[in-house]
Amino acid sequence: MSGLSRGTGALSASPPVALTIAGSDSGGAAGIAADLTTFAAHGVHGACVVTAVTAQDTTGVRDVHAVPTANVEAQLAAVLDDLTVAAVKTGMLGTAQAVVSLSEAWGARSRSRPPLVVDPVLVATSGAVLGGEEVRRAYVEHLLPLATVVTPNRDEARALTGHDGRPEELAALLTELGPAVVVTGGDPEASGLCTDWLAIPGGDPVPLTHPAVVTRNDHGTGCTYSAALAAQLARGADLTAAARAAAAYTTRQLTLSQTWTLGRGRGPIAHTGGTV
Ligand SMILES: Nc1ncnc2c1ncn2[C@@H]1O[C@H](COP(=O)(O)OP(=O)(O)O)[C@@H](O)[C@H]1O
Ligand SMILES: Cc1ncc(COP(=O)(O)O)c(N)n1
Repeated sequence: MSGLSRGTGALSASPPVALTIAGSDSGGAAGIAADLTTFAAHGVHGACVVTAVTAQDTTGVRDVHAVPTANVEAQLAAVLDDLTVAAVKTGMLGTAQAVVSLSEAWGARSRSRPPLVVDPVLVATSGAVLGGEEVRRAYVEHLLPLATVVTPNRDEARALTGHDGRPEELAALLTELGPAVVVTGGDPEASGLCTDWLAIPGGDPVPLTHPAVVTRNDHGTGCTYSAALAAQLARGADLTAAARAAAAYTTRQLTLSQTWTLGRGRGPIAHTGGTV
């Protein structure tokens, strides 16, 4: 009997590993909770480095505790020393010091670096500021040049570029820092569609369009999208396929939670409901 269970385990292939470096959301909508459930739905083992602990629910953010940088560095070293990580995503980093320290650790890695997805979290769905001007500047100067792909929403793309252009223009501008870019389109258009703009350095921005889901349950949407993108890259997808699949996953999860009521504010995107 025990031989059967041992035998079954030994035969199954190990899953790819993705790492999230992000904050926790006590309400379970955004941050680490969104990332780990999304990785699991993609059959990817999730490791996590916690950068900040937020007291947060569907109505807002009450308190933020930044994890000391030395501890964040120790968490990162523990994961990278032991696990073979196939993709990394960053979410809320919270302080400029955390952004710089992570950039230095990443830049100093001599072994081959897996794809790095940077979701430059600056403002929560509730409007709370999760990264101020110093954090914004640290992203631009230190982390974005090291990223494989950066996934700002439209407000974040405006903040990072200092421009107020069309999303495709902002996406193209951000590629000048080095990474590929997806400017996400969470504000449904009058046509009933959402458009994400994918720009790969040296190429023209490409619109990735999908039907909009009408819902108030969208807390954690950007985290879910960037985690799905990292999971797809960990599974070996190319960037364009990964961006399309991540949007399809996010849209499905928005649809699943569409009629729910969880909490009194902007409810969570669904983190249940099956696998990819
Ligand atoms: N109401 C919606 N309907 C369909 N897709 C959406 C909706 N809101 C967001 N998305 C998709 O979710 C992903 C994350 O986008 P966005 O909401 O802009 O991120 P953020 O939460 O960082 O603002 C994108 O692929 C975007 O197109
Ligand atoms: C810990 C943490 N990380 C990220 C977000 C952004 O997510 P959203 O834009 O959906 O509020 C958040 N609210 N909290």
